[in-house]
Amino acid sequence: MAAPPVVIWEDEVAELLLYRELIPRLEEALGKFSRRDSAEVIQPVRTIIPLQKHNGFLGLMPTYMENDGVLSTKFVCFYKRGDDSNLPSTQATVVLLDPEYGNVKAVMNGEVITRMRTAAASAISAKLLMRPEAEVLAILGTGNQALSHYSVFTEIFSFKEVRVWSHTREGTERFCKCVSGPVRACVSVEEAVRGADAIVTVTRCTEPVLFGQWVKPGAHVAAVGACRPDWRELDDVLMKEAVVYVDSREGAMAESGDIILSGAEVLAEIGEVINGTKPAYREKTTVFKSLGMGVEDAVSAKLVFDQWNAKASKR
Ligand SMILES: NC(=O)c1ccc[n+]([C@@H]2O[C@H](COP(=O)([O-])OP(=O)(O)OC[C@H]3O[C@@H](n4cnc5c(N)ncnc54)[C@H](O)[C@@H]3O)[C@@H](O)[C@H]2O)c1
Ligand SMILES: O=C(O)[C@@H]1CCCCN1
Repeated sequence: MAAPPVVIWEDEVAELLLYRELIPRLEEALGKFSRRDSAEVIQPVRTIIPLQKHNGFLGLMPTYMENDGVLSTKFVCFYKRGDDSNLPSTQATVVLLDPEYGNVKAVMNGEVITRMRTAAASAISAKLLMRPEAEVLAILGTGNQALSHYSVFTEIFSFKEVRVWSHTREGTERFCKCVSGPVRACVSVEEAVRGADAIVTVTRCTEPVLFGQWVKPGAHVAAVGACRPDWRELDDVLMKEAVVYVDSREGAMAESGDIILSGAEVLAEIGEVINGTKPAYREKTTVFKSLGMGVEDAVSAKLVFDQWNAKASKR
């Protein structure tokens, strides 16, 4: 009989998951996803169930990576919160299964995984698409994703200046107190993004907050919020002027308001750039529209589980 599942909760996931191990595994997984070889990855566009009464959605994100022996699904609830709500925008759990027997091997907190794998995917897009001489990073939004993006972007790049903006002054002040490195609080989006080489949008906005007229030509934008077909973070000018990259074409055409409503053309998946089958236009203005993929959660959960087992065998 199979052993009962292990439960790995927030603090332990945070201790076991490190960007330096996660990033190369994510790069490999994004490349495999974009090859569309079902022996490597089966990952349908997530199923979404509206939670109308609570102004939210449940996303089911199953993934099977046959050659890696990874079978998982993430359950993620996300909400359209009011501007002043302190409730979290997302809550997630990842279940890891044994693909041969079908039993559950582990149930994990999915919050840390979601924060870290999303920030790591944005960092991978910046590694590929941002100009190497980039000096200024701007972060729009000051929530959980803003913090994880600050951590990984300052860990792997050497920005001379990091700017942050939130729609409330309290949010910006809280963020500035939370981070351990340099950061400049900005009072407007324009002040934060003018002249920035890299811009991360991690807001709960459902209307455009970043306008193309403020974006420096050649800048790289990692657009992470606005994950419904009628939600926006970026305006039409930026979407049409930029070269647009996505994590999944199918996901983007089903879920991204910025792409669907602007009519912008998608040049490539980030995995295609990793595979060398599509170009990286570093010198042009680029947008990486991230929606989040089950394959990112699957490799993260495998990494956490392997580390958990290695630690358990030493006890
Ligand atoms: N692409 C992905 O893979 C992925 C993964 C997780 C979360 N997300 C999305 O990223 C966004 C941020 O997630 P989070 O977990 O950091 O949320 P959060 O609730 O922790 O933070 C959201 C932030 O948005 C900002 N904000 C809220 N209302 C705003 C408004 N009206 N105008 C401007 N800014 C506003 C605030 O700074 C707030 O701190 C959400 O939209 C979430 O759905 C995307
Ligand atoms: O891939 C994810 O985990 C997120 C959750 C919130 C909405 C968008 N996608």
